Amino acid sequence: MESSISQSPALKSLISYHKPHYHQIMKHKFLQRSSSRKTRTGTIQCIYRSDSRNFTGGIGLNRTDWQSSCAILASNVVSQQPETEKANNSEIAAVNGHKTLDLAPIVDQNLPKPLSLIPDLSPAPMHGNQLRVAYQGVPGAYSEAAAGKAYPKCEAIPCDQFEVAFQAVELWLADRAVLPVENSLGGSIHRNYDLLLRHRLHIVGEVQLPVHHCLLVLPGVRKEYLNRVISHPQALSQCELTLTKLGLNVAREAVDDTAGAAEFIASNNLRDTAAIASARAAELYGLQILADGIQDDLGNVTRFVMLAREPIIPRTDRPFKTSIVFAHDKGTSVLFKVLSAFAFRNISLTKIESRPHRNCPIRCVDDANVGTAKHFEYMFYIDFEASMAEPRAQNALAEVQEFTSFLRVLGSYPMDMTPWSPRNGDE
Ligand SMILES: O=C(O)C(=O)C[C@]1(C(=O)O)C=C[C@@H](O)C=C1
Repeated sequence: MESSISQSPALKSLISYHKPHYHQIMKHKFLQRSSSRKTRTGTIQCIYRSDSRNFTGGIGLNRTDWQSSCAILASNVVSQQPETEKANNSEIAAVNGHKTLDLAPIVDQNLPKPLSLIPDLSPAPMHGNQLRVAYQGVPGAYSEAAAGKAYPKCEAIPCDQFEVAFQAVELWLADRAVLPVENSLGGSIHRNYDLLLRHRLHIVGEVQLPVHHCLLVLPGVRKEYLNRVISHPQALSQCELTLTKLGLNVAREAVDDTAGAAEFIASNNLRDTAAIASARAAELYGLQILADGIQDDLGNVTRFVMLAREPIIPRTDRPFKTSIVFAHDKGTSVLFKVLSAFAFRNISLTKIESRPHRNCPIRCVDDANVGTAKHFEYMFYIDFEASMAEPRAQNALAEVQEFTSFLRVLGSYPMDMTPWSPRNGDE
């Protein structure tokens, strides 16, 4: 198959993502599973092939491209996504809850298997009207809970990597993807920022999920037996202090997702290993909760974005947020000018993130005194609190466009206004 995925092996990127943080990379067994789902053939897949070629070739969208992306936002978009703030899907929302344990460490063979990199393009089965939502991880992952919060009653489709979730939507295997972008303790999930740029999906919503971690072991296992703790890198970093306080100065190992760590312990009968995962994962994989609420801060919350093939129509009757990404090629004052375009219009920024500019990593600047100076180049991601339907947002972006060499609107979407408290996730 010809796609950006085949050009950048996802396993490689997964390993380089984990490497700096943890002692050892576990090539988790579900990385090797082949997909049980197939993709649909047809025009759409061709469209996305040519898009992905553009994007792997370079992210330098020009002014015309940006104008057309704004035009899309402002006019003839196709779909309106369901509301983000519906009540939680009761079953999935139980991810942070505490249920009676079935202590038999047996992995249910009926749980959906995660999609892997998609091997062929034969037709997908029909799914009726149910929205199919791709997430990274296996059942019991927080991302599955976020999918359920964003789209109650959806069919949640597990994918073994973030990139596969993007691909699932692009290839019409799924209607939406729900992916984490930042956490209040662990910070930004950079991989997804990079993928947003390399794929052509649109942000159509956001959802914030309180994350309540548990330490899970096989039934009967005591703290003294443990010589390693495994989990998603974000979850390990969110619990670092607490693990130390519990006296667990044992090896930490990174795996693809929290629930996958629980499944791994159960299916390999590991009595020396604990997983950091949700209470729902304990229930699904027959593990016991050794310690509860082990995140370093009660207010541990992860923000997820919902992605779709088409943008939604921006509105002004409710609070909207807009996400953009830009690059510039001259002068260090550009960032200042961009920020002032928002400040002068009283538009609040909720997030600013910079990532290395892969296609243009270094800029040389002639300096008569000291020769040629080299600077790293960055892409900047900004979230601001305004809808693209508002003239002040359109004017701000028109001004930003003047200073930048590349600008893309990633999406203009309703803000998650769900009242939040640290205990929300326990209900
Ligand atoms: O591993 C999971 O359960 C996930 O859904 C991933 C993830 C993340 O990427 O941050 C989501 C929420 C938590 O912050 C920990 C892990």
